[in-house]
Amino acid sequence: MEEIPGSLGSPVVGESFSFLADFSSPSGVYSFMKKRQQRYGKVFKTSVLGRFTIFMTGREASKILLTGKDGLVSLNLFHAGKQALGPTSLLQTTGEAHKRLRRLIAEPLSIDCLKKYFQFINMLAIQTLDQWPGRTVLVLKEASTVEFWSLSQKCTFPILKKLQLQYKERKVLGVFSNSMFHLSNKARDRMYAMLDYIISRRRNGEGFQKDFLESLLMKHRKGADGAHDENKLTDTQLKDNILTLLVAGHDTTTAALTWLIQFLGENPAVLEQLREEHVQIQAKRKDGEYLTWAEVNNMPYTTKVIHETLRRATILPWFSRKASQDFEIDGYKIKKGWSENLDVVSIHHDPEVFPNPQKFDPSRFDEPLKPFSFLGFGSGPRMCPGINLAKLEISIFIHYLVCRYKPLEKDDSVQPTVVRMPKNKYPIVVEPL
Ligand code: HEM
Repeated sequence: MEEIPGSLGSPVVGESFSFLADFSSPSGVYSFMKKRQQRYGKVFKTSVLGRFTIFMTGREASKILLTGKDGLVSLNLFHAGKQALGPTSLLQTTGEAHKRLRRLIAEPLSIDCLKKYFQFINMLAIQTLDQWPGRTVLVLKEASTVEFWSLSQKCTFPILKKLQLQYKERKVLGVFSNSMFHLSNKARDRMYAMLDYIISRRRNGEGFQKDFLESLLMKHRKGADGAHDENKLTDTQLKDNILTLLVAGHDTTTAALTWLIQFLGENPAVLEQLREEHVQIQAKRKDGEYLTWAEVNNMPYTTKVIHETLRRATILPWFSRKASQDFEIDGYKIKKGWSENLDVVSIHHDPEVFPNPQKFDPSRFDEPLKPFSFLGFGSGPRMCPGINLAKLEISIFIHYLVCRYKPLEKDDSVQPTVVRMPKNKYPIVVEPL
């Protein structure tokens, strides 16, 4: 069997410098991948950020890595990520334990439950936009706040402001260095103490709200005898996974909303078509009425714009896995324990599937695509469980925004973080209707 092609770069740093330089460029890791794919093919080895790793791309590799059939691979978190997220986080479990956890936390994210929170998110979008007219707002900053409130309100934190400040310290996500790792642990301890307080208040009947936390607590309420029940989460599992949902859902939705607004600014024809869809919805409403659940579920062009945003921005540029056993891919042998990354940017920019891939064109999603060619929310057993919530939040927000905003400036610089974000936070002006 052939040896995997590629270069491990210089000792210690490997190819980290070129990787990081490309990562923070407007085209992101695409140029790093493209150069190597041209030289070595779809599977190549490298050493970045202190790790020997195999990068692979294409629909075949996606299928193998994302379906992870017969326990072939597991999720590959950075060491600090593992410590910060807690041992029973969905992101730390594999196989049957992972399946069980997903089943137990799926309900509050299901369509039926989202229907109950819908009005809350609706009001949040209206209130936020009402404060914007006439002033320049930084989309990334505002989207982050909206997303945080909307996610965390579902957990109903009475001391939200404080929690938001802590979250904003970004210590929970400290994934790159050891010093960050210690901060992450501290931030996690503080958040857990707060969660303990909130959960115990709720169980004592204080601060009741019909929300995400309530659904979770009701579902996982202990029986009168307090005996262990296989179908219920323990308190530790509950806390680990509330934190996991906050971490996994916050920056991703914020980034998606910000990129979407930036792409609209750069593509006036798309903005016009999108406006048309929303103006028509708005025109059917009487004064004082708000967006309805039926309307938000019938926005076909908006859905295509969201998908095209996730394709073009590919905010999670690669998905990381670890081989749980030896296996073969494209004629190369992958050994147990190796880290392998699926290069999603190249999949999303494959000119055979997406002609003129740099163009922002929502009509690409007019027809269904072949499996594994669009991975905005992933695929397989680890596909994003927050997909419906994320789409709902973005669609509601876009509905109120799209009729009254004006793009300000074009700037394609990016912030080199795990989740790709526009660096200048994308300033816009919102005009009164
Ligand atoms: C536009 C916003 C979002 C995008 C683009 C996104 C994207 C993704 C992707 C691509 C994955 C799969 C990663 C992989 O296979 O390695 C994923 C997993 C995940 N997402 Fe999302 N996500 C978004 C919003 C959310 C929200 C709102 C939540 C929670 C409320 C959430 C919770 C999670 C969790 C917990 C996982 C891990 C699932 C598992 O390992 O079983 N995401 N997301």
